[in-house]
Amino acid sequence: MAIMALNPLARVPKPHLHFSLSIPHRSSSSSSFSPQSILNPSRRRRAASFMASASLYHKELAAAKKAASLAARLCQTVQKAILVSDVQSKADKSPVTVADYGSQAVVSLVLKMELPSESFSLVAEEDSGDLCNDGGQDTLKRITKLVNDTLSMDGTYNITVSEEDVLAAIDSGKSEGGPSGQHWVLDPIDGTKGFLRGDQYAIALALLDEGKVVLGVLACPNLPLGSIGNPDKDASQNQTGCLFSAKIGCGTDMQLLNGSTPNRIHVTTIENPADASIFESYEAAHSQHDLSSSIAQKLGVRAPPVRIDSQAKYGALARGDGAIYLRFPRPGYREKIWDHAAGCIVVSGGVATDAAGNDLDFSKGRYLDLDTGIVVTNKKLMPSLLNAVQDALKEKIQNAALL
Ligand SMILES: Nc1ncnc2c1ncn2[C@@H]1O[C@H](COP(=O)(O)O)[C@@H](O)[C@H]1OP(=O)(O)O
Ligand SMILES: [Mg+2]
Ligand SMILES: [Mg+2]
Ligand SMILES: [Mg+2]
Repeated sequence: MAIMALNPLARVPKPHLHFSLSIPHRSSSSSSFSPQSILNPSRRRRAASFMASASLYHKELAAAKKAASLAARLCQTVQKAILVSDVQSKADKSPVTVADYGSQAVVSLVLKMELPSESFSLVAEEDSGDLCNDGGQDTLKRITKLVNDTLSMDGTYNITVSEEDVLAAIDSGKSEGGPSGQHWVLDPIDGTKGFLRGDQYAIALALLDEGKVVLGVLACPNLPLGSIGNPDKDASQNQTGCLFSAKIGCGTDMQLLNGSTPNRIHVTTIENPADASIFESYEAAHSQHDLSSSIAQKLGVRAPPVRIDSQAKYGALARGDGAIYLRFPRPGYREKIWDHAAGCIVVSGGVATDAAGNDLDFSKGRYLDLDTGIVVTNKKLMPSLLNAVQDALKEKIQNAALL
């Protein structure tokens, strides 16, 4: 049991409630003694709500951690020795690899096996279309082997999946999501370009309940345990592979992907924007870096921006490596829910909004409808950040009109 609690790949444990109340001394002669009977109504309500939130989504979070950790193993196997034939281009010209497909299949299969009694809806990035075309057969064989090797590595699943099973597992991610019921939201590899470069990427998995993100997990196989924004030279820099997990109202934990005790993490508490450091996309095509520079200048930020791929930025922000995440895609780009759902809940002590300060709305289906961009920071810095964002956007429009 002790090992199971430390290892995200262990069998999903039953909920444990660590619940203690100070109970006044009662004479042992009392025959009707019970803690509930001596609590006043408001303490009883608080106790009940504590117990409810501790157990709510407990088994779903454990299943999500296990699914994302196993998918991360598959991705690491592929990244170590990637073949030219492992990479393809999608219709929108973005890359997709056997690891994206394999990760999606593993997460879908593991969630179904770990939560057999729950109805299953998954909103995920990939589909099997290109694998079913001419020439897709060899790729599908390779993915199926990767999936079977990964499931058998775990040691708790006694199954072998067929190519058809893999196609079905990938295509179970076609749900439209929406405002009612529960939906899993998955980016099997967020930051595929980072993955191909050997840099940062994340397996990002979240659960929506009635349109709200209620839990999220980010597996970041290449993220160092120590701070990425301000690396010091301690041994934690040599350890890589972080698993972030968060449940609504319960804060965020981080542990090593290969198993360690989860530690509670917190966003930075800095209040002076000049002390902030800014995270943004590594890929210039994914976010307008000129806007970030202009915002940084208005805030008086001294440090140069830190460019990182994927939702690893949200994880790094959640533990205070940096203070601000700025994301301004080119006009016309539509943000997808799987690119932000897990990240937003993982950065639980902070706030994520669009450029106008509106909360992100995950209840509208596969896309996020939002104003211009996404900004994330702590609660103290958000008002000055939003002012700087509005000024920078206005200035950019005025400058464009002058040209
Ligand atoms: N043209 C684009 N503009 C903005 N984001 C994009 C674009 N193309 C892909 N993405 C997605 O942006 C995210 C990477 O963000 P970042 O640039 O912050 O690393 C990924 O989710 C990536 O998808 P994918 O999941 O396929 O890698
Ligand atoms: Mg992609
Ligand atoms: Mg993505
Ligand atoms: Mg992806």
